[in-house]
Amino acid sequence: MHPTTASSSETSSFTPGDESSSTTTPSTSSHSYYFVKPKDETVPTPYLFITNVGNVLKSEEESKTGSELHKLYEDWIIQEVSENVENVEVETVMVREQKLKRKKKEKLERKKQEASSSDDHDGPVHASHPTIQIYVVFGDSEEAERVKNYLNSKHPVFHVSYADTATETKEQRKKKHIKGWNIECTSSTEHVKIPGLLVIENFITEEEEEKIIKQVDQHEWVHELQRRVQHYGFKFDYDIRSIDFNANVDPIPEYVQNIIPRMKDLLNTKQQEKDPSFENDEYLSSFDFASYQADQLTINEYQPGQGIRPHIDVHGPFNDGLFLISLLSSTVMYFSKCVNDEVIEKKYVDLPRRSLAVIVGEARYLWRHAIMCRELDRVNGKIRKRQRRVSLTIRSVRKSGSCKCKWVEVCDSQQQDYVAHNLPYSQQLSTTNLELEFVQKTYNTIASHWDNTRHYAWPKVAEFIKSLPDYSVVGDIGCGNGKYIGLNPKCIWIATDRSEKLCEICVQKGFDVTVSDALNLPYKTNCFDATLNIAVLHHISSVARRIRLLKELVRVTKPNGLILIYAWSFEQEQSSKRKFQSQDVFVPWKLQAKYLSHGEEQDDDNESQPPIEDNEVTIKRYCHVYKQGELDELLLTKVKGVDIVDSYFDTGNWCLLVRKHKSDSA
Ligand SMILES: O=C(O)CCC(=O)C(=O)O
Ligand SMILES: [Fe+2]
Repeated sequence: MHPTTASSSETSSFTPGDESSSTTTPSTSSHSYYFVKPKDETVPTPYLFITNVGNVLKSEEESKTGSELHKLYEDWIIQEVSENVENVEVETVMVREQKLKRKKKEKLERKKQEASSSDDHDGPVHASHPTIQIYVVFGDSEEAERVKNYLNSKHPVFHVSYADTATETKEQRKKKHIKGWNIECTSSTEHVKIPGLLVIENFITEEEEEKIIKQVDQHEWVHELQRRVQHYGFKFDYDIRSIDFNANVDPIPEYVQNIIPRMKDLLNTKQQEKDPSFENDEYLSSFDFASYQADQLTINEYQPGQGIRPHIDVHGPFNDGLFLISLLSSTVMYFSKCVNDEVIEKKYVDLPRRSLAVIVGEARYLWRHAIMCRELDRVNGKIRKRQRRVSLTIRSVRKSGSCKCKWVEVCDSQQQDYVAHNLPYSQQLSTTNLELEFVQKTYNTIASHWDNTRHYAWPKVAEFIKSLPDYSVVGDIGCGNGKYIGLNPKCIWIATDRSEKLCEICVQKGFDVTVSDALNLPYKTNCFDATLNIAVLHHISSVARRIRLLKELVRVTKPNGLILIYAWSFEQEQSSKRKFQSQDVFVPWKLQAKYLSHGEEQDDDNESQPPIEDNEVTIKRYCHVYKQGELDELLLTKVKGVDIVDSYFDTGNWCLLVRKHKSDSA
């Protein structure tokens, strides 16, 4: 701690010891200052501490409630600092009311009376709200010092001090708190060049804004995220970061449909007329605004302190061209360019109220954008308080093919291995290379050997199947070699597996099965009385895809129907030979050479699988093994419309028995 001293005569209406384990700087001149470290450590340092502020705002204070008073002080200090002290970054402001103990309060009252009998503003003056303290947090102590000096010169009746207990440098803190405390210097797009980005001010008139907001507020908000959203045209599913083509949402409302042609005309005209901001930008000058098909609208609402994390709008589901309209208040958008997930460039762009931000080409495909979760922004040197902001994001859904952009390293579409590239996006079966190579291909290779070793039905699964009422329709999703299908012949079985070789084996046993992807089941919604998903989920390689599989299982199950899920557990029984070192593992399968089909015996080009040794080949199977509670949490937090009936450990698996709600409206 480095307490600083300055001048101001002391009449303590605030006792420093009240607040914490604080140190009091001895009085070195006619004024003394308190050095206070807040008890709860919630105030990051260096910070400035002010008390006795009540005198200044007295006239405005009278009719205010507690929170209004806080706001009043907060606004006041921000204005004081930003208008009068150059080049300081206020990171945050905290206003606190100290609840004084009775004894101290009495002492305070006594002192107050004494002071009021002495002369007025020559000496120290008691605050009308002596229990109010303001903490202002700065990037470094030099800034805090300058603000302190200014406040002392202008308001000598305050008690002002600053504390610097920071152990990290400003830069280190900035890195760490990039989301939180910092306010970066921000300027408009004129000075901040990001290829393919343009902000057009006053695109929406005040009357239009008022009308739009009225309509927006009449519509239902979705509360899935911290901020509220509305989707039109197509619903965006934030869990799988893709469009949910099955969701029914309203079409783009008229109040936005009316804006779109005007937006396209304006941009097209500016481009044709060789407006300098278009001329000097390879992406803006070549984008085909006239043919842009806007068919998806997301409305976001941000209260002060809310934001959106750095992201690139997914390439697969959406075409080039994002258009953001800011309503009710302005905000600062953070843009970052990354290489291998490391930020190499970042820019802060002001999005003024009623402006249109055009994001095409590099700005759309390569740069991440975000709104930091904070309550203050700094724009062109001035601090601006956030207010409720409603934004309209206009997009165009990719109906066919995949993204062919040149930024392959950040392109979700080109990073995935689509089974069918030429199908519409909604029908593409995106199987990651990992699953394709080390699950699907692996099972095809080991199918016969697998079948010869997999006869034993796990007793609790068998018990569940046998308990089902006669003529129940059972969906066996990931049926493998069909070892459960025969267990209750009085049920009607509909079985499927991703491995065609395992399906062939089922067919040879007389079962009727189809090959399909469990994440994209070829079944109608609400068709099974009971759905089995045994030993499948541990082969799914990403959280998003696990959620998608769970959602698919729920979708195909009838309301009130049951779903039984088994997935391999990280925690294994003491007696088990198997001990997993991590949750994502390649589990070897020792395949006897006699089970290898022709052509697969030795493939020199296939570096992913080791060569044959003697009469055995080791084939890898990708698995994600689940920790206790992991599946439960995934289901409860990410999948709607189900209850967990039972959650247990059985034969090295975490198991869930789930019931779909009676009405599937959830
Ligand atoms: O609020 C905004 O302007 C941006 C919203 C956004 O980035 C998104 O919805 O993807
Ligand atoms: Fe976005």
